[in-house]
Amino acid sequence: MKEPDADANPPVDGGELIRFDDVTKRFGSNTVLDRLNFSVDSGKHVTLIGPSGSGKTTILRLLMTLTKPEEGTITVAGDQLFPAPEKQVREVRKKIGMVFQQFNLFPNMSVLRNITEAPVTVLGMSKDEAEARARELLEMVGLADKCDARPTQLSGGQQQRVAIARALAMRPQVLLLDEVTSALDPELVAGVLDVLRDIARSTDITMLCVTHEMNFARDISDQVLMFDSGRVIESGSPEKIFSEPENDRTREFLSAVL
Ligand SMILES: Nc1ncnc2c1ncn2[C@@H]1O[C@H](COP(=O)(O)OP(=O)(O)OP(=O)(O)O)[C@@H](O)[C@H]1O
Repeated sequence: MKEPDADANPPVDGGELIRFDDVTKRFGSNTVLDRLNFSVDSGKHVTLIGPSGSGKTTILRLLMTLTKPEEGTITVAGDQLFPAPEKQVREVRKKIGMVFQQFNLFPNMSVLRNITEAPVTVLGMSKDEAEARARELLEMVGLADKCDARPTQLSGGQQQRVAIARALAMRPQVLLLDEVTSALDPELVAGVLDVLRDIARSTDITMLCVTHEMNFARDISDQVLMFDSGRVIESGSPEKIFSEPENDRTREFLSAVL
């Protein structure tokens, strides 16, 4: 697999990239995040684990501004994402890319166009530059020969690899991964996880990952955050969380999933 373009992630200073301060998110009477505090440093790979419904996906959706918190502040690279004026939100959002469980590719566009569309229309990149970059990214995800294919001609695993390339084409500082292999047939999971392992190893991009693939989490994570009832109840290195968890609920959760 080709070394990814170093520009996929702008230079980072190693400081704090994402910060949640006392963030509360409710859906009706359901308090999903309860004065949540956590931060992620630039270049780190952080995995969120915890029981179903503990609010992991909601955290990623808040960062994508797909939903808003009721209280608290969210900061990305020193700029507030919430609360913030609309223009600032648009600028901060450009620093963040996300890959979803469903691939969400445009079915009527070629693979290449799926990847070039947003860099051209949102970032104002020239078509030539966007295409050159898309070809590099397709090579990185092992799909250099699929530029002209339609998404429907690809397997689910290949479609998800296109979705990863599409997210990276926007040159985000942080890549959010929300259970990206959950919708795949089991035999296609390893190929997608290998691509992500490669990106984690060979770039400086910050990753915030929700996954049920615990071996993958152990491999790529610098830090694991265990969520329960809308709060981080334990955090630490994967070695600590997976081998010597201190919290009873972490132990119960891991014994159920490992
Ligand atoms: N749009 C919504 N409207 C109402 N409730 C929602 C909405 N989105 C999420 N919720 C609720 O918020 C809670 C947290 O959901 P979330 O998807 O963040 O959890 P999760 O930890 O990612 O769970 P899973 O591991 O099952 O994906 C759940 O109780 C869910 O039902």
